[in-house]
Amino acid sequence: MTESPSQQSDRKPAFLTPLALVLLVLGVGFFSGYWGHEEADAGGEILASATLAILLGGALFAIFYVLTQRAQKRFAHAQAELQRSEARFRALVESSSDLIWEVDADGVYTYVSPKIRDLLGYMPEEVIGRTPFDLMAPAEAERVRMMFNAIAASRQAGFGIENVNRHKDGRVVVLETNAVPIFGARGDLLGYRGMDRDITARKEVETALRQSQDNLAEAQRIAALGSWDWDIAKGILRWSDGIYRIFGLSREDFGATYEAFLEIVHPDDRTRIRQAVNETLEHGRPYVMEHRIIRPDGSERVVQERGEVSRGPDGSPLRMVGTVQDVTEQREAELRLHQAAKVFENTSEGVMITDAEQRIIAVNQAFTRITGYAEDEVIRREPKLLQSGRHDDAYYRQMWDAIQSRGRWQGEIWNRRKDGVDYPEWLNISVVRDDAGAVINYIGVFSDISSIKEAQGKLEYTAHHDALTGLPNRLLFRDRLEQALAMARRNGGGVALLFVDLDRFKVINDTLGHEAGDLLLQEVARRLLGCVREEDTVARMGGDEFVVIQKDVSQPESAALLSARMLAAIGTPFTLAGHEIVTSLSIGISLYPQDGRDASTLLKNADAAMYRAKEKGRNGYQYYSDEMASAGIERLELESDLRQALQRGELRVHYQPQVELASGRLVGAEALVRWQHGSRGMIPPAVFIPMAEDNGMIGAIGEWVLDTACADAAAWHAAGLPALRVAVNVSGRQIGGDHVADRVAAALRSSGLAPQLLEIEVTESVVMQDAARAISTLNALRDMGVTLAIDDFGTGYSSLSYLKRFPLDKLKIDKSFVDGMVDDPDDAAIVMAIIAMAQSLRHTVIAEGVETEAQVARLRAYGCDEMQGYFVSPPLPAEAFAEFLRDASAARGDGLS
Ligand SMILES: Nc1nc2c(ncn2[C@@H]2O[C@@H]3COP(=O)(O)O[C@H]4[C@@H](O)[C@H](n5cnc6c(=O)[nH]c(N)nc65)O[C@@H]4COP(=O)(O)O[C@H]3[C@H]2O)c(=O)[nH]1
Repeated sequence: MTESPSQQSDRKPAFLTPLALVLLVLGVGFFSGYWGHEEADAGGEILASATLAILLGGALFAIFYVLTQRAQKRFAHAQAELQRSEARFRALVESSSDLIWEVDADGVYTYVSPKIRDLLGYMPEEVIGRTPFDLMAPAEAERVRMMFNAIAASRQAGFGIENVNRHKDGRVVVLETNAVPIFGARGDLLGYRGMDRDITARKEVETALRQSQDNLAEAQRIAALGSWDWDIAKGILRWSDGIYRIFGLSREDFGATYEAFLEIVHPDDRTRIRQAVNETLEHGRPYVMEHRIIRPDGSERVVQERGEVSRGPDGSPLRMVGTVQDVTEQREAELRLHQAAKVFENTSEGVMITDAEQRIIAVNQAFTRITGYAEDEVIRREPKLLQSGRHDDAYYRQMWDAIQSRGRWQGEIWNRRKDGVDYPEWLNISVVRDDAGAVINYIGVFSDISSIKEAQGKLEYTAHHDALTGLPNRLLFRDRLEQALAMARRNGGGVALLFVDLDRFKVINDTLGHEAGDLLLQEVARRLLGCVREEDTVARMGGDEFVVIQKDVSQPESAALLSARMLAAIGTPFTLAGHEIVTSLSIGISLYPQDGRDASTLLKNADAAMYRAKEKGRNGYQYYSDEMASAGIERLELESDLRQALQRGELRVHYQPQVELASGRLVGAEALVRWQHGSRGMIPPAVFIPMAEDNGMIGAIGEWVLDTACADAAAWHAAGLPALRVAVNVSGRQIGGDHVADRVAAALRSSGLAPQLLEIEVTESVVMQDAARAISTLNALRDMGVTLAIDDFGTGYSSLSYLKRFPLDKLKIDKSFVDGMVDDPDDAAIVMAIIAMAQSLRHTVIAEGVETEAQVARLRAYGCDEMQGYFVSPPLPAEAFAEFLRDASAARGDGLS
């Protein structure tokens, strides 16, 4: 226990009081002794004086003592009072929740209350001698020190200085400091006194509040949300930053009022809003509505608005609060989603969506339509259930490789429907990944391509087959030939290529019509197919041309045998639309490897051989030989030249006199066309007429000959020469056409030639091809007054009964019989029979190709009417013939008509 200051002061009189009493007794003693011995001697006087002095001294001492005692008591009291006061203040300071401190001018703590322990974790003695700045981060210390300097400079107290300190345990402690500068008597700064208050918790709350406000604002911004508060009584409308942002307005330029707000609302939506707000004000029900706004920049947005009202005690509305949220993107996304959903449901393509584990999570109606599986039958299952088994593992591996590496795959795939039927589909698989690149979904979009495939198949077939006969066409033939050659090259075998042309097809086609022509080609195709082995190919190259690829030909004779089979098959008459048709083939054969090692050469050579077969009289086959190659080329050139011959004026008409056998009179002339080729000289009609029949030029050539002959005959007559009948050949193709009678009429008209002076010659076979049509054409000509002759008589298959039906005037005995009739009894018999038949039908009969006197004699003997041939004259150019006519007329001295 320590003593209090008052206790210490009370102890002093303990030794002073007895001393004062001793002095007092001594003083009284001396004084009384003096006074009892007045006449004492000097010594007594001295003693008296001494006693007095002692008494006085004692009195003084007593007085002093008393005074001292009093002063001491007062001091002790004051001291005790001071000590009590100090203790009180100390207790106050030390019990204060604030930290009280004192620092010198350099900021060094001279005093610090124990509160520092609570605030900063230090004991006062730990910081005495240090500065408060030592407990701060350097920058903070610098800042706070400057504030203290400012306080000193202002000589004013500083309040609310916030400073951040570091607690002994490392925590941050924010203090609020009030500080007073202390100055000395001379005004010099002695230090500062002040107090710190811990505001860490407050600051944290403030920071948290600010943070939450910021968060709210941020959340509003992110959510495109704003809030408003309408003080109805005061008419003040407060908008959050979010609303300004949504409305595209700035707080500075826009005073928020309800009316101003309505201005921003789309005009068409204003009434709705007014109604909603009024209803809420009236009935208190919160409202939620969507409306459009038009921002100052003209852009239109969709917002969702909510409002609630609060009322005063009397029930009157005081305040409305609400939110505005920009839902434009949301609505657009919803619209897009809606559209996507519509597309998803209504697209004709099947759609299948799986999760990352390839389990189906959604399919559309088209999926069900195509696969036959309902949605609930496939959900959570794997697309594998659609596999057809037509593709191997490698196929699916390649598919998944593509999906993983490129994110998509598309291709054709066979899947199986629920009913077990396989179908081809065009499938497009794509991957959907999240932002981190992880697979979320696989989307498969597919369409059933069965019908496309079918059409493709048909197209493929059509592209490779002849529509009429169903035989492989040129394209497929080419392919097959290449294959056959490749195999022959490998195996060392041979291949025969047979180029087959149907003789006189064009004539048949023109005379019987295209339908009959088509039937004929179909039947020919069927018969040709019947002649070959399975592994051989019969193809149609177009028109009446066929080719046969005969494989594994070890002997060239195999091709001849096949040709013979085909000739026999086609040689059997065809019955088409009630007509019996006889036709034949011309076959050209080329052999691999001897006649060519590639497809083109073999084909070209077979074609050349076929032409040779035709030249040799048709109905036969011909192997290729080297000479044919040049002939083939020549033929092609000639054909091309023929197309220009008419325009170039290279055609001529020569006339061959026809003489009455009995009288030797010149009765007519046959017009025979000639082609005076620019470089090749005279080309015989036997060469170019079949060519013209093939390429369709015969019509134009025939017309030209007809016109020229009529014109020449008319000109001779006009020139004063005797009138003379001119015979013009008309090709089968012309007769087949509809316009022969018209053409003849036109030629007569333009030349002015009398119809009786024109004779039309048609060959027997042509007439026989389509008798009905020939009859009607011939009748028409006959009606015009034109004479009709049948050429090459005896070479066809005419029967007398047939012949009777034709309106003919003349039969022309073919040169081949005339040639042989002198030596060959058969020919002579035929000539006689023809003459007899003509006479019985009352037709004139003329023999052609008469060269010798013996023939003339025979013909005259048999009763033949007329003749023509080198014996009389070869065909002559027009001028020469006119001369011949003039001479003949002069010799006879009479007319010939
Ligand atoms: N060896 C020999 N031959 C004789 C004799 N007398 C006449 N010839 C030839 O015999 C052919 C008779 O004509 P075709 O039988 O109507 O046979 C004609 C005819 O079918 C056809 N032709 C000629 N000109 C025309 C024409 O303008 N139009 C049509 N469609 N065919 C024509 O060409 C065929 C051949 O005509 P060409 O070469 O002019 O040959 C002519 C003629 O020059 C003879 O005594 N001995």
